[in-house]
Amino acid sequence: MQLLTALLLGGVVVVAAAIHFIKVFRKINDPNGLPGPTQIPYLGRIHDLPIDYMWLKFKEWGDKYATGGLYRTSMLGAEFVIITNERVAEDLLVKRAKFNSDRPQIRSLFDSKSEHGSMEYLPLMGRNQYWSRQRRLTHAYITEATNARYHGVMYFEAKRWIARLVADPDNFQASLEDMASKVMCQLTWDDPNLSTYCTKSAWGLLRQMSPAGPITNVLTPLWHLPWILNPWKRAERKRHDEQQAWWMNQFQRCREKTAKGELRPCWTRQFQEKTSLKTTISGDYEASSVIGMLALVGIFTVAGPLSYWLVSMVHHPEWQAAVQREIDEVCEGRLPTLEDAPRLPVLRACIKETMRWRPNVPTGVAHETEVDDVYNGHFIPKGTRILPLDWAFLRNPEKYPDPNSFRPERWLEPGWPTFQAPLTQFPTIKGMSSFGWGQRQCLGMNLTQDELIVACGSLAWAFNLKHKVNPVTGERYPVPTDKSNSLLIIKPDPFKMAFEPRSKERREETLRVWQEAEREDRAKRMAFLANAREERAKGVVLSEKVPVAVSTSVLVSTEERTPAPGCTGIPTSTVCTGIPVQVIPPIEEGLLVRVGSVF
Ligand code: HEM
Repeated sequence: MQLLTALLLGGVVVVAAAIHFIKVFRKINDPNGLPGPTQIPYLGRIHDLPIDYMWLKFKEWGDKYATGGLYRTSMLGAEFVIITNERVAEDLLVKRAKFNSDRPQIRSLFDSKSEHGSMEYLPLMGRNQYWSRQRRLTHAYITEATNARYHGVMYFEAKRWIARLVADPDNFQASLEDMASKVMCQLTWDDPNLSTYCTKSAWGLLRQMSPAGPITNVLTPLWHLPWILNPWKRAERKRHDEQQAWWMNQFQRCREKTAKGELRPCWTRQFQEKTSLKTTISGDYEASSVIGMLALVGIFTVAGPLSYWLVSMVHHPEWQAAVQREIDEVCEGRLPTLEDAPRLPVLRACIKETMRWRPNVPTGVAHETEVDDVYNGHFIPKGTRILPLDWAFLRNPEKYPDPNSFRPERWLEPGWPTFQAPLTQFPTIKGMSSFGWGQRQCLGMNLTQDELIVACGSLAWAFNLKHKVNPVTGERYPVPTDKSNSLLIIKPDPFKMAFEPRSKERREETLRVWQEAEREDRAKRMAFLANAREERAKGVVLSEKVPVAVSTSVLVSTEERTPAPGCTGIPTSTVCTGIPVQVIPPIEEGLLVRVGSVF
């Protein structure tokens, strides 16, 4: 009898579960809803969405299911709309930007959206007050970075890089990233020597925020395991605290130097001397974060197209020769500068085609919807992640005939759908779909364009980029065109290639221009310091120009109450850099500790 009851009960449970499953299945696969691959209740398509080269699967689904330029899928309850057509991206992310410009939470970062006031990662923030004031500040600073005063930094670092390539060509991947990093470290803190740590820190953050990073970004429930059983949270705690402490440390070092008049123009000095007097930025912690984040974001982004430039030039010697011819004619033997850019359309076309052929943010960056919406008769619920699939946009055969081939002529010759005149202005990478959409569009387009023109132009001036030959077998090492990491922002996997100086004279000239630039830079720095000392000796009180810290806030974990950077204890009686701390009650992922008087 008891067995019969148990069997009956079991049967009822199984039938109820099956009915529920079928109901959910029908609901989420409603034939009147957005098209897309069949969804499994609660799992979505987690089982067959590969972590590696995810954009290829998204494109494959797009080719099969998308109607009207979009389709939907889901993963463990997170709803996605994937856009495969630029017109739809324009409709949803530009015209409806007012409510489609939020960001999804990145599970493996603490408070990535800054909903709890951590104020750390501008590109990942929700559409909130911190984002809007930091975006304003970043926009103003980067615009400044495109002024002539900052171009010198790019020329200087490009000269250093090509000289390093002469001396140590095999280490080109490291020196390439170091070049991009040195540019950002100079613009940010006037200190190229910070580049190694900054690069490491940039990749650490990029990995942490990518689906192909910690498993907790995909199997999100794992993130909520208790602290003691949770290696992912503990590792992130360490990475985060180190990064924040480092940013703050640079910020404070700059304050000391500025006070003595020993810091040359850079973003931190600009903030401390001028912006801090009139800004809504809450204090040192937020300022050090927005400035530090800016330095980081300019490294892995620029490194991608620069690495793919090497790949495209090795595989297309005819275009490499065309770029060299153009530079030789226009620059008459000297290194190209940004003033030459209007007369270097072939260089610009090859840069743009490299970014189209091998986009370095192939999935695009997700926006999140803030309201329920209906688009072309399809319901898109609040909280949906909208992914503008750049890989699909850039492979649209109507706009880009022969989309899988590297064809720079599509930007140079009338008759191609993408041709635009005048060639003194076009092609330009500014406004490319790769830089995103609407209110969240990338702020670094000018800087990227300038840096790529200078760096790629310098490479073409100095070297023939070639396959490297194995000295034993005589065979060429392969330079793969389709092997990369699968982080949110990608770069090619390590490969071997040769940097052959274009002639013996050019090799010597490459070394000479760097030695000269280095000598000049040293002399300028020394003169600047000498002048600062003179000013101080005359009694000019520079430190009055640099306001002291007014407030600082630090996010600390509830699980691991380690002191925040510069603090002597957590939680209540803490003193950070000599200023009393106010501890705000626990929030989802941690405690927000604010220091100082501005609340
Ligand atoms: C090849 C180079 C680059 C590419 C492909 C790129 C791409 C992107 C993309 C796709 C977004 C998100 C757009 C969206 O959500 O719709 C973005 C945002 C952003 N980018 Fe870039 N970027 C590049 C270089 C840079 C550089 C050099 C900087 C600064 C030094 C920069 C600063 C930013 C910032 C601050 C944001 C956040 C904007 C916001 O969320 O409001 N980017 N970028």
